[in-house]
Amino acid sequence: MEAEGVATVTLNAALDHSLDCPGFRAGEVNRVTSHRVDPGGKGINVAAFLADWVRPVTAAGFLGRDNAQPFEALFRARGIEDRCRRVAGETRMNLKVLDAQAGQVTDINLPGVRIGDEDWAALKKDLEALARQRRWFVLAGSLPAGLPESAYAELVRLLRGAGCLVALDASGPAMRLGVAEGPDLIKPNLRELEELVGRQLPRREDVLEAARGLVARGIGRVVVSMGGEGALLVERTRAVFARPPPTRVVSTVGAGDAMLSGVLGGWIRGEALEACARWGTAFAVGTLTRPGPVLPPRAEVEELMARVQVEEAG
Ligand SMILES: Nc1ncnc2c1ncn2[C@@H]1O[C@H](COP(=O)(O)OP(=O)(O)O)[C@@H](O)[C@H]1O
Ligand SMILES: O=P(O)(O)OC[C@H]1O[C@](O)(COP(=O)(O)O)[C@@H](O)[C@@H]1O
Repeated sequence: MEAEGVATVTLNAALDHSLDCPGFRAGEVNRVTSHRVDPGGKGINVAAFLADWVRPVTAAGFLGRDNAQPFEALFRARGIEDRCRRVAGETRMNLKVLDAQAGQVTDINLPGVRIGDEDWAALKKDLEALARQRRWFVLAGSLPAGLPESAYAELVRLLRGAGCLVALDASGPAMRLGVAEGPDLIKPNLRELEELVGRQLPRREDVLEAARGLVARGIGRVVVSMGGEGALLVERTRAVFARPPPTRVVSTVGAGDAMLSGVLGGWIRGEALEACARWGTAFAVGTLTRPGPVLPPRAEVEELMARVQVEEAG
């Protein structure tokens, strides 16, 4: 059987608690007006975003055995194959403080359960088997305690060695070491790209040059997301900038994951860079208009896609 579809790998899943807190101020008593909980973590979000657009979609990685139910419900509802390894304890919660007045989200992300050597070795075995069934792998999010900084580098090597295509979205040393193994697609935001190349990138030309430098080092496509400004997509022979249409932002949680999902979905369908830029931006903007990491209906995503402005980036 030929490998097909996508598997996402979430090493540090999270239950995202989004707290509506108008006028939020650090160091003060703040009152929450409403609260919702969504199963999340970068790879989990990517699986959920892609589930209506690509088949089959598998979620792999770690989940705490004691509170796996919301993730299991999500997988059932979205037709996502559940290959997540259960580990002792609870998946972490992350707090997202939404201040609609200021149009700001404050993220407070917890470290997560500690992963032991046996679970880490077992996960790598799981992925070796899954690599025979899925064509694309998305490795995304922070590393939980207990895993080495080289965790993503090991997985990129393992999966590319098995003939799979790999997308990576992480930060810090885990991202730097993973990138050195030459993944096919990466999606740093501007801050993460600066961290990756070790210098500030104040102008668009600086961002373009840094992304081109990574492509020259063997990364297939580099997508740099730049918040409300848009995103730069760079491949060997082309670079485009995609500007989002005016948007009423409800929550930015998951916007980066949605960007990655849209670009990857386009790539899987064989679309060119410009179309991938439109899909990524439409997914990102679509989720901004919703309180949780969910996309609007397909017709709305397609309508948003037509309103994305894409220009050559030099
Ligand atoms: N305030 C905003 N207005 C319009 N689009 C936005 C806004 N914030 C994010 N986006 C869209 O979502 C994409 C990803 O957001 P970004 O904040 O860069 O990702 P991350 O969450 O990974 O830091 C952006 O490239 C852009 O298309
Ligand atoms: O693993 P990290 O880096 O702590 O990030 C996890 C958080 O990122 C998210 O996946 C959202 O990411 P984005 O807003 O960057 O798309 C949340 O669901 C989760 O709480």
